[in-house]
Amino acid sequence: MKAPLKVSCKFSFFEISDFFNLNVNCYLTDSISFGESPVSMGEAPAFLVDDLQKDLTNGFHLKLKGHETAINIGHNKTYVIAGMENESTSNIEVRIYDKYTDEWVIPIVLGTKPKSSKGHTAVLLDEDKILVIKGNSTSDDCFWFLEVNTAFVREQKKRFETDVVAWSRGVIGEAEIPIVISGPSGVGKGTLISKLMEEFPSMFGFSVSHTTRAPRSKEQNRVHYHFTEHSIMEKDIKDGKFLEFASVHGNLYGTSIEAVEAVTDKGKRCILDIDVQGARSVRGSSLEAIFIFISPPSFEDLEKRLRARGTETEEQIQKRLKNARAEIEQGNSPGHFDCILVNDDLETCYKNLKKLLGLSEGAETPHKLLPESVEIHLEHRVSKIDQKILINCGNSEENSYRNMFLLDLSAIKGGAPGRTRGLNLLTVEPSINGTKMLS
Ligand SMILES: Nc1ncnc2c1ncn2[C@@H]1O[C@H](COP(=O)(O)OP(=O)(O)OP(=O)(O)O)[C@@H](O)[C@H]1O
Ligand SMILES: Nc1nc2c(ncn2[C@@H]2O[C@H](COP(=O)(O)O)[C@@H](O)[C@H]2O)c(=O)[nH]1
Repeated sequence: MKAPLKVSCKFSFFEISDFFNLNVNCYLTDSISFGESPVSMGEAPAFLVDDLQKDLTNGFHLKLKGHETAINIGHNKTYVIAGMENESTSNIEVRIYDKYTDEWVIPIVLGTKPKSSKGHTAVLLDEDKILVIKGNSTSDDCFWFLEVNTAFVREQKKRFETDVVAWSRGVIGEAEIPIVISGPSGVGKGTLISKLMEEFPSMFGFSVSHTTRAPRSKEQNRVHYHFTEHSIMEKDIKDGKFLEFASVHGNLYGTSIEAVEAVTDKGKRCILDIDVQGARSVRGSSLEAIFIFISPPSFEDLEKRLRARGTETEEQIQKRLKNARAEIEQGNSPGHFDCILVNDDLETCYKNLKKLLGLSEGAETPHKLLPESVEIHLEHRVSKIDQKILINCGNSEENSYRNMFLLDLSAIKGGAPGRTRGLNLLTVEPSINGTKMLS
């Protein structure tokens, strides 16, 4: 039996053709709003539902003190997105109502959940993700994507054999693709990366890996590595927090999704120093990157460097040298790396690395400024045309062109388990002759 939803339909069309010179009407997509004290978040949602939970026959009760939106996907599923009143401590929660089975499902939620705000709007995109716009928030925290049927989520549904959704934070602007630097232990990867970061401090950021190996005398936790325990790292891997991981020279090493995203969030290009197995995993992942293999001039030179560094015991050196043979073979075989650099003379190799990355001698190009933050009001209306979302934060008495933004999603990239990047937010402004401009 279906849940007795009390539904009153109320469609509203919002004329925006004069803003874009487009002869179309635009309306809020399949959005339902209900809850104890529904927050008016839009001019008019497509459906208004009177207290869905009150009439449920299956005993499902969610003590909600806040607001909800709901999105219908396909014929039978309604995704209910609930924000709680206590925004500082609670997260936005998700549950799914299946009309065929008349059951509520609490899905496995992957990714970092957004913190609750006092209200939000929700818009379905491409039938596989929901854009959630948090009210009372700034542009670094207001756009979230709830992925419900993307390739990543489909894969996770198979893995968990149940309903899965995944959150991905939307980030305005593009980031340059990360650089993966790989090569045998002792070849000079760390030395080259340090030189690059020293010369171009505002352009590059280092992805701080996790490892179960013990710190060396000068290594600092969270700077060189996140030093951790085997059991903790295994759990984090199971929870999907890692982009890649590998057992290297008898210890576990891995790149967390957060390590890469944290660098990119600062507007910097991320550099990963990982072994060949890790590089191959990243190549097979959704992360677009450039892959560089650093090769030693000879095996003898590699051994000399490893011994001269003096950080490993003889047993560890033997293990690393043994692994180096296989890594050099794989690194030099086609298909794994975009470029191979031989680190014979350090300065020559560094010069070649800079050339490869399009960096001119000594000239640090100022890194891209992060976009200015804009504020999305609690009361806002959203309208959708294709991949563009018009967000109107002004009230009807105000000059309606003020506080109006156009969110362009046509170039978005990435997504769960990482951030969704490439959002473009434009301010809609009136011009002198009355036509509207975007900036
Ligand atoms: N071109 C070079 N010629 C001679 N010595 C070098 C050269 N490049 C690096 N070295 C030295 O080799 C040693 C190993 O370098 P480094 O620690 O950067 O290697 P690595 O590839 O990062 O190793 P690991 O993978 O174990 O972290 C260091 O003592 C470094 O100073
Ligand atoms: N697959 C990964 N390999 C990693 C990662 N971080 C470092 N490494 C590689 O491990 C070896 C040994 O490093 P060391 O610091 O103990 O000398 C070296 O080849 C690194 O490139 C990682 O996150 N994933």
